Amino acid sequence: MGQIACNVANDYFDFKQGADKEDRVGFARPLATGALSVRQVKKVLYITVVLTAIVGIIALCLNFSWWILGLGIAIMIAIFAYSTGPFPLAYHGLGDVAVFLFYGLAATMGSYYYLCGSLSWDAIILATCMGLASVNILIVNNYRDVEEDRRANKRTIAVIYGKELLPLLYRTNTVLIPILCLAFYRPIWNFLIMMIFFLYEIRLSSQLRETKGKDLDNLLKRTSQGVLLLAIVLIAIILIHLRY
Ligand SMILES: CC(C)=CCC/C(C)=C/CC/C(C)=C/CC/C(C)=C/CC/C(C)=C/CC/C(C)=C/CC/C(C)=C/CC/C(C)=C/COP(=O)(O)OP(=O)(O)O
Repeated sequence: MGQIACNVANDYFDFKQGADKEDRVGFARPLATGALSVRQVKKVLYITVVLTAIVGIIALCLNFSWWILGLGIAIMIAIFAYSTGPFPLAYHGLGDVAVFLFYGLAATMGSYYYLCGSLSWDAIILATCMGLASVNILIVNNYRDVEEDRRANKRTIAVIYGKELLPLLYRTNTVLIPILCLAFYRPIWNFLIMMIFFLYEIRLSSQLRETKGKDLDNLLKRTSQGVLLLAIVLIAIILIHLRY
C-alpha cells in the first residue's frame, strides 16, 4: 500500500511541479494524459495514504516493536518526501538513495525484523542485493527522462552528472550482487543459479546505451522483471544453502 501511495503522490506532485507533461516519453500518466482530473488523483492519494496507515497500524497491533513503528513513520514521510516538501528527494539527486533504502533495506530487513524480531548478516546482504536491483529500475527511468527532468529542474543523477554515467552504474550494481552473495555459494551450483540473474541483467545493462525513446519503456519493464527474477533466485539459493 505504501508503494502505491508513493506512486500516486509522485504522479500528483510531478504533474503539479511541471515534471510530467503531455509530451512525456515514458508510460502514460493519468494526469499528464488528462485521463483523470487533479481532484480525482488527490482523492486517490488521500485514500491510499489512509489505507497505508490502517494496514500498518493493524500490522503493528499484531506484532508491536518500536523499530517497526519508526519504520512505519519513515514510510509515511517517504510517501511525500520523494516528490514534494521543502526538499523533494527525487529533485535533489537522492531518488536512487530513497529507492535503495525503501525497496531494498526497509522492505527486506523490515520484513525480516517484523517476522523474526532480530536482524542477521544474511538479511542485510539480501536487502542490499534487492536494493541495488531496484535502483537499476530508477536508473533506466532517469536515463529515459533526462531531458524532461532537466527542463523541469528535477536534478536526478542523470541531470547532475550526465546520462553517460548511468549504464556504468547499472552495470556496477549488477556486478556487485553476485559478489555480495559469495557466502551463499555452498553448494557451488548456487553460483550457477545466481548466474541466471547475472547474465539476464548484464545483457540489459549493455543495451541501455543503445536504447532510445519509447524502447526504454521495454527495457524498464525487463529491469523490473529482473527484480522478480532476483527474488526467486535468492529464495532458491537460501533454501539450498540452508540444507547444506
Ligand atoms: C501513522 C503510522 C505511524 C502508521 C504506520 C504506518 C506503517 C506503514 C506501518 C508499517 C510498519 C510495518 C508493519 C512494517 C513491516 C513490513 C514492512 C517492512 C514493510 C515495508 C514496506 C515498504 C518498505 C514500503 C515502502 C513504501 C515506500 C514509501 C516506498 C518509497 C520508495 C520510493 C522512494 C519510491 C519511488 C518510486 C517512484 C515513484 C519512482 C519513479 O518516480 P520518478 O522518478 O518521478 O519517475 P516517473 O514519474 O517518470 O516514472
